[in-house]
Amino acid sequence: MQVLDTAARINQQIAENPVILYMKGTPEAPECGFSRQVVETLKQIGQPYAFVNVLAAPHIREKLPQISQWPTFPQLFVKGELVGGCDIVLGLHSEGSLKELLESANAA
Ligand SMILES: N[C@@H](CCC(=O)N[C@@H](CS)C(=O)NCC(=O)O)C(=O)O
Repeated sequence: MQVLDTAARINQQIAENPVILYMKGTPEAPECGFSRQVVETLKQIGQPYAFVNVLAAPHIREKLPQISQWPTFPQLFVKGELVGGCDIVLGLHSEGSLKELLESANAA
């Protein structure tokens, strides 16, 4: 029952981490330009976050889009909710609301 196990694992990761990024590669070595841009944005903000490298977790890469209803990576979750991918994260940063969102998630 790999599918159920994977879904449960994802739900646990999202529930346990106030800020979690599903990405390709790692924050130190992103393996996709979209993931790289989100990592660089999060680095500018300086708030802690968890991450999952979906290239190293193929079951999560396959299952998460069905759970989140979001087809691509990166995917940023804050307080259990999908914020979005690269375009949305960069948009929130340029309008100035991402910092406060992450600060309040980590403070809660
Ligand atoms: N416009 C998207 C770009 C992300 C994107 O197109 N990601 C692709 C290439 S990295 C992807 O995840 N494809 C599905 C997959 O590789 O599993 C965003 O804002 O995040």
